[in-house]
Amino acid sequence: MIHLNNINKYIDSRFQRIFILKDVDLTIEQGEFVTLMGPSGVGKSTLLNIIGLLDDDYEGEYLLDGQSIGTMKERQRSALHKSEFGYIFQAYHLIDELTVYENIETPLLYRNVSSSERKSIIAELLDRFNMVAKKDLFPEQLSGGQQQLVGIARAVAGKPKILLADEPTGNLHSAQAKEIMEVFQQLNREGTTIVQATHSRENADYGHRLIEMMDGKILQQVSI
Ligand SMILES: Nc1ncnc2c1ncn2[C@@H]1O[C@H](COP(=O)(O)OP(=O)(O)OP(=O)(O)O)[C@@H](O)[C@H]1O
Repeated sequence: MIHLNNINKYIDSRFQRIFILKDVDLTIEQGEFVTLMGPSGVGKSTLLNIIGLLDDDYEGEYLLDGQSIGTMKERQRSALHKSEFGYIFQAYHLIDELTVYENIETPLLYRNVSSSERKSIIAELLDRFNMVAKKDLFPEQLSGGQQQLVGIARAVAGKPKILLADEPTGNLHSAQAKEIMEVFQQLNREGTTIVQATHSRENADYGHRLIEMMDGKILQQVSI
């Protein structure tokens, strides 16, 4: 479903070219649950942004379900981003003017989910994440961990085809992290392809394949 061929991303400074991603080849099949690992700064977020169609400033070929992303018009890419992907960001990117409830509702509105179905999906997520009492609060009234939970609820609410998660449990305590990984596992069993970047080996163990990165390159891949 995701084919990256010889992806390079670099920044030219006055005296040298600095590679953020170097000769990256990666195939992710539909229904896989894969984990990107590696020290800070090796390019995990950059790779997730490229896969999620949030960054088109790179060289190489990206085929998504056989369609070449590079030759697509911006509008088509943006529509694909909205229809195919759920994205959990390291910084939560919640909408400040919307309540917890409304933030979680946004992807469901894009997907034309009926009002009664929206209510039931959101109620289930709020309950699962212990956030029922917070549903009418705004992001600034929440702790970092709670904001992260809302970001996760929003990303999974629309049952995206592909879920991209950048350090999804970074701000959560271990019981919450386990809960989130179990939500991921359940979504994956229902067919969602998942790509997560994490420093946590425990989180990686929920997936099928571990992709180790170093200095913008894929060092090795192992099945779990
Ligand atoms: N737009 C940019 N301009 C300059 N440097 C950039 C840009 N985007 C990313 N980088 C650099 O590319 C490298 C890879 O960054 P990236 O955020 O992908 O790393 P990461 O592996 O996700 O790290 P972390 O685990 O800390 O999130 C870093 O050294 C970063 O400073």
